[in-house]
Parts: sequence; structure tokens; C-alpha cells
Amino acid sequence: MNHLVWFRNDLRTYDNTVLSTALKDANKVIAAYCFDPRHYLNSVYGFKKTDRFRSKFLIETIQNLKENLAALNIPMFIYTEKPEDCLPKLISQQQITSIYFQKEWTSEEAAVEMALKTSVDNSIQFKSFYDQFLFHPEDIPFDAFSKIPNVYTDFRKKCEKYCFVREMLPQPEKLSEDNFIDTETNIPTLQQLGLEAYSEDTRTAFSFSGGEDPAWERIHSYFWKTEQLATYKQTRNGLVGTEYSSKLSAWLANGSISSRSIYWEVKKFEKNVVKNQDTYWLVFELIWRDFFKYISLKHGNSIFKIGGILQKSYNWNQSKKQLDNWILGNTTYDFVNANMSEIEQTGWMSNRGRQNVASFWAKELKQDWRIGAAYFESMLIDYDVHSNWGNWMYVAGVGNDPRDRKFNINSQAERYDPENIFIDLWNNEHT
Ligand SMILES: Cc1cc2nc3c(=O)[nH]c(=O)nc-3n(C[C@H](O)[C@H](O)[C@H](O)COP(=O)(O)OP(=O)(O)OC[C@H]3O[C@@H](n4cnc5c(N)ncnc54)[C@H](O)[C@@H]3O)c2cc1C
Repeated sequence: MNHLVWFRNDLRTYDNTVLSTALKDANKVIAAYCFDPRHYLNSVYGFKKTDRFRSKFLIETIQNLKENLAALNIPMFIYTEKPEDCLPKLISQQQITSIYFQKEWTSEEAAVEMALKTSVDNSIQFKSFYDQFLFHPEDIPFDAFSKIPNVYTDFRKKCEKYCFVREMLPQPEKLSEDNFIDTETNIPTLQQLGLEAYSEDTRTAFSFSGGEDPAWERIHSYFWKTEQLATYKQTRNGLVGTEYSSKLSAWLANGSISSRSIYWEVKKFEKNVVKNQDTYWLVFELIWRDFFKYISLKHGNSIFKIGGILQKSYNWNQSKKQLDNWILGNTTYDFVNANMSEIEQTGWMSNRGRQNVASFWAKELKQDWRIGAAYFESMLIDYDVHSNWGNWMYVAGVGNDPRDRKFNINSQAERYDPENIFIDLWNNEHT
């Protein structure tokens, strides 16, 4: 049996169900990753689907994954082509019998899987696994995805009571040296993906580096070195600096680390250092992440539609001038401007910032919320389809917020940035 592990948003060797299962009964295992050219084109809203910040992070992630796979004697083939164009050739050259991959359900990802299926021989087996969750779909206390509650608290309480988090998988065992071959394929540069190289803004909240090793270094630092986890709930609404929140989202989004691993690391911390509301709260937030994945499983493409999952109709506007002012930080609110400047310069924005700029865009300007979501999709280093579109729907009043709130931006700024430290950092001319 010759197996191909087709990496998607599960870019790690550790605690990876797809990789571990593929290794079980194989004579030979090879890996592949495709920088899909469609991900670097413009979306229907006119933004690059993946701009420079996430692309650079992804390039670093693949470099790290390639090295970690090589240490297991697994060769990694890297293409800048559509999977359905390059993988059939690889499958035939390497006499592959089965393809292992993480199951994705959003329409674009599902279409790629279908296109790949139709471009290879019928005898090739497709084996896909859900591996992006904290609570595995087979373990949740709901009979079907259609039964997932639309209110977060109902979902969380039932999962916390009746569900469990699976153990992490053992470290994969190294294959024999003859499994390794020279792949003679290269990781593209930013320029080859049609993007410009850039140097990091010194004001960045966090100097992100892609890959599972940097993800674990962050865990080591945030949990064990500085013990910031012990005060997470108290600091998580911060705006400036590396330590106000975990910053794990970028690695979680492309699967460099599993949500399960973070959960079990929290449990270790609770045993060895302290167990309190703050340590629990990180898990609480990881459950939010699961919630939006289940909402997208339940509602399918509605998460991308203007009426959202509630199918609500509002009078949405589409003003190019308002869009330019929002993106360039020329609105009437310094707090919105500072946050928009941060995302434009670094690909990052705090959760507090995201809520405020999204509320301003959708609720105050009454602009089509999908344009805001598409801009975030382009810019965010931690873009995750479910978390982004789910949170945008939530803030825009077409999703899961039972109270349909609008943020008072001035009072938010006074509360979270009382001395204008954040505003001054991002609104003053950068030297
Ligand atoms: C409009 C809007 C768009 C967003 N888009 C994204 C996105 O594309 N990708 C993304 O990962 N998060 C998104 N979020 C959620 C949240 O802002 C980020 O997860 C968080 O700011 C990341 O920082 P952190 O890792 O330091 O989070 P922490 O506060 O340390 O939280 C730990 C982890 O919990 C999860 N989490 C925390 N808050 C949320 C939330 N509200 N929804 C879902 N998961 C959460 C994340 O995986 C995060 O890494 C969005 C929020 C809003 C309001």
C-alpha cells in the first residue's frame, strides 16, 4: 500500500490524525502540499484572497513541515498548481493507492476535493478525517449537525457536560531511510505568488513565525516561561504587546497545532502551576472556535450570504468611498482608524479591535458586511473561514448573537484604551 498524505489546513506532524493513520499500514508514505493559485487571485469583492502576511506565514509553515517530515523520512512534494492538476501525475508516478487528507466542507474546498476525485483513477481510495476540532464530530452530544444549537452557551454547556476531548496521538514513528526520496520541488517565494516582499512593522503586536515548531515555542513561552496563561481572562481584551492574549490563532488556523494539544497543555498547566478562571477561559475560547465550525457545518453556504444564517434582510449599502476610508483609517473614530491601520500594516488585529471595526462597518455605516469579511479574509494572518465569517455574521446581526448588539465605539475606546496608548501607536506617523 502506497499512501499520499495531502496536507491542507493540518500542517503539522504532531497529533495529526491524517498522518498517523496513513503511517499505520503503509509500505510507502509520501506527502504533498499545493499552493493553489486560486488562493492568490482576487475575490469577488476585489481583494486578494490571501495577501502577503498570511502567505509569508504559510511559506514558513511549509518549510518547517517539510523539515519535520524529512526527519521522519517522509518526502514532501510542493507545488504551485491546483491539486487536481499536479496530484494525479504524482499519484501515477509514485504508484499511490490511497490519498489521506483532512475533511473540509466549505464550498471551495469541497469543489477541489471533487475535482481531484474526478481526475484520478477510480481505484484510488480517498480517506478523509475531521481533525480540526476540540470536540470530535463523532463525540458531540447532538444526533446530527442540524441539531447544533444556534446559541453558543447552549452548545458549550452540552458539550462540556456530555462530551470529552480526545487524547493526543503518540509522536509518529520514523520510517526507514529508503522511504525518503529527493522531491525536486520548491517552495514558492512571495513574488512567485504574485505578492510583494515586505519588512515587518516594528509596532507589531507579535512577530509571527510560521510552522509547528514556532507554535510550540509560543506555548512554551506563554504557558511555562511567563505563565501568562494564569491571567489570560484578565488581559485578553488588551490591544498592545505580545502577552495580552495567546496569539495562537494563526497556528491554529492552518493546523500547525491542534486545538486538542492546546487543551491538554492547559490541563498540564492547571495540574502543575494553577487552575483558575483564566486557565478555563482559554478552553472557553477554543470552544467558540469549534462552535463556528459546527455552525458552518450546519448552515453550509448561508454563512457567506448577505442574510447570513438568519436570512435577515437589512438595507445594506456598498460605498467605495466608505470602504476606502475604513481601510485607510480615515473614519471619524480614532479607535477604528488605529485598528484598521494595525491590520493593514501587520495582518493582525486584537479581538476587541475586530469587534469594534466590524460593528462600525456593519451596524453604524450599514455597509455590506461581506465586504468587511472579505477584507479580513485577505489581510488576516490567522484567517479561518469559519471563525471569520461566523464572527462577522455575529457582529452584523445575521448570525449567532441572540442580543444583536451594536458597539459604542467611544466608550469602548475609553474603557480599553484610556490613555490612548494604542491609538497613539497606530495613528501617529510611523518613523
Ligand atoms: C469580525 C471578527 C473576525 C474574526 N476573524 C477570525 C479569523 O479569521 N480567525 C480566527 O482565528 N479568529 C477570528 N476572530 C476571533 C478572534 O478575534 C481571534 O481568534 C483572536 O483575536 C485571536 O487572537 P488570540 O489567538 O490571541 O486569541 P485568544 O484570546 O488567546 O484565544 C485563544 C484561541 O481561541 C479562539 N478564539 C478566541 N476568540 C474567538 C472567537 N471570537 N471566535 C472563534 N475563535 C476564537 C482562537 O482560536 C484563539 O487563538 C474574529 C473575530 C471577529 C470579531
